[in-house]
Amino acid sequence: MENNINKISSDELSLESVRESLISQEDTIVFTLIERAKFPFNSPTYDDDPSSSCVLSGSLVQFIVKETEILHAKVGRYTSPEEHPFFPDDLPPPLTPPHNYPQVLYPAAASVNINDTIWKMYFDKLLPLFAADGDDGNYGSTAECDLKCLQALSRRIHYGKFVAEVKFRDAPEDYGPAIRAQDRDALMKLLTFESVEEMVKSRVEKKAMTFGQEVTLNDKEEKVKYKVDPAIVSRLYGEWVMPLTKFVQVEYLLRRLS
Ligand SMILES: C=C(O[C@@H]1C=C(C(=O)O)C=C[C@H]1O)C(=O)O
Repeated sequence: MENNINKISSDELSLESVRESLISQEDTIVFTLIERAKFPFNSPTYDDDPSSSCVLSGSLVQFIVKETEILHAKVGRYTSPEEHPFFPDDLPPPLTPPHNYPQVLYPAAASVNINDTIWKMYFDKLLPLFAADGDDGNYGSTAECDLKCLQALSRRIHYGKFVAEVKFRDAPEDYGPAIRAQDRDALMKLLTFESVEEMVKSRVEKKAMTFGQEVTLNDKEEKVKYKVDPAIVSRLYGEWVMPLTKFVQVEYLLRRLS
């Protein structure tokens, strides 16, 4: 993957390189939302109590995510510091040879996984905002699209660990006292850049307009239509993606000196 942090050794880590990766991940998030929006809401995908004729113990989407994670664990996906499973319990060990990822993050980073929060945000808040009402029966494909959205959001939000590491290395004299005092508010203040956040919101809105524009050959078409409402993508970032990324940054920093 382009801009993959694993190409960057610990010494080359910079706020610029990490922000570049976040920008590239915006494309993935916008594309995965566009793919999910091709299906209506399809509520049976999320039914926790499927009919007795169904042998699944949870919803179809839980089943798809869990089983995919089992497969991906076997090929070592979760040994990467960028990847976090939604169902971490009882995952099998990798069958593939270990990959030597550069040790960029402080080891305590491994304990930060907020996928439960991301799961709830996606299904309770985001999905109802952009999936059209209706049921076309394509539940498996719908769940597959949800999986892709969840993975892209999780990767982006947990990238906060790399952002936090860079910010700490750039100014240990500022972060150190706040970490030692375990002062969340001070850390949040230090790591927040409101002007960057405004730029991110505008850029993702523009990406949703550019990538999700309905293309027609009719030049007289007056109103351009979008596959996912660009304002919803901007809201997704403003209300959830960036606050959760900052939450990950704070959680990481609180453990940075322990
Ligand atoms: C990620 C960063 O930290 C914070 C979070 C941001 C985000 O999630 O996009 C943007 C600006 C900062 O307030 C950053 O500084 O780039």
